[in-house]
Amino acid sequence: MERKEVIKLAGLTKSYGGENVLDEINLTVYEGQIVGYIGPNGAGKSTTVKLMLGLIEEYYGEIHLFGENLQKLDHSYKRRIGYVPENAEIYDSLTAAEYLIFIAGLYGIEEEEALEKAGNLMEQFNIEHVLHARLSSFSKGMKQKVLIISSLIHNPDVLFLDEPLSGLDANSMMVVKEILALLAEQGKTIFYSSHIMDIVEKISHRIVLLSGGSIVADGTFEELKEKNKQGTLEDIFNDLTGFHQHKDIASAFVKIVQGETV
Ligand SMILES: Nc1ncnc2c1ncn2[C@@H]1O[C@H](COP(=O)(O)OP(=O)(O)OP(=O)(O)O)[C@@H](O)[C@H]1O
Repeated sequence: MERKEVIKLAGLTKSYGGENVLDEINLTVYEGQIVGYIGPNGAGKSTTVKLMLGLIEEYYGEIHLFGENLQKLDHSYKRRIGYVPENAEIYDSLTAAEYLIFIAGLYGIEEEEALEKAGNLMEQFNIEHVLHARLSSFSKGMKQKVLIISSLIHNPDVLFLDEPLSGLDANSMMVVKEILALLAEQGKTIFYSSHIMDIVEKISHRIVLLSGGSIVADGTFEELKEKNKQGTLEDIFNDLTGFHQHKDIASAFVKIVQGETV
């Protein structure tokens, strides 16, 4: 069976002030794939996602979503996309219900339907009692649950997740991981960016490692292990990004804390 291409990046290059943050990225993601998109701080992960979402403009190369060049797509493609940003602009003065109705409205869902769906989804996360409470009173994990709901309320075909489990307790993490696996089984495509290596290792069908604006590894966890002769994804990450100084850095840091010179 032919796999459907959902995301295709061809020679994607983005620069800021003459510096290439992304340098000729080529990547094709297929329907039903969970792609773990990892890399060191500043590697360009969020930039890639924001370019695909049309939140950043001006780039070289091509971005294709659902088989169409992003440049030629009208805004309706956004209805097929869900997004959990790393730093969410959650409107603290709104209640969860108001916020979710607002987001659902952007995707063309009527208020009544949005409220019912929001309440039902919040119930599954055990936060239905705060449906009408202001987001400013929510804990970090509760806000994160609202964000996850807001990314899925319109049943999108592609999900872009940036540290989606941030602040969630172990039980809630297990629920969300299971939700992602079920969505992928139904053919949804998930682009999952995170620094929590053991979770990326477990949930991803495919892992893409970005370093210095280029893809330095792309494959299943088993394939990456085979090629790099390393144990965990964290080991592979450290190896491929050329990072071996953690002990020296930690030791210098502690010495400075204790008033010593290094
Ligand atoms: N508006 C901007 N102007 C200049 N440089 C920028 C801008 N936005 C991002 N950058 C730079 O682009 C690089 C990539 O940033 P990006 O946020 O994509 O990294 P990331 O891989 O998501 O990092 P993290 O893991 O820390 O979230 C960084 O060096 C950052 O400083």
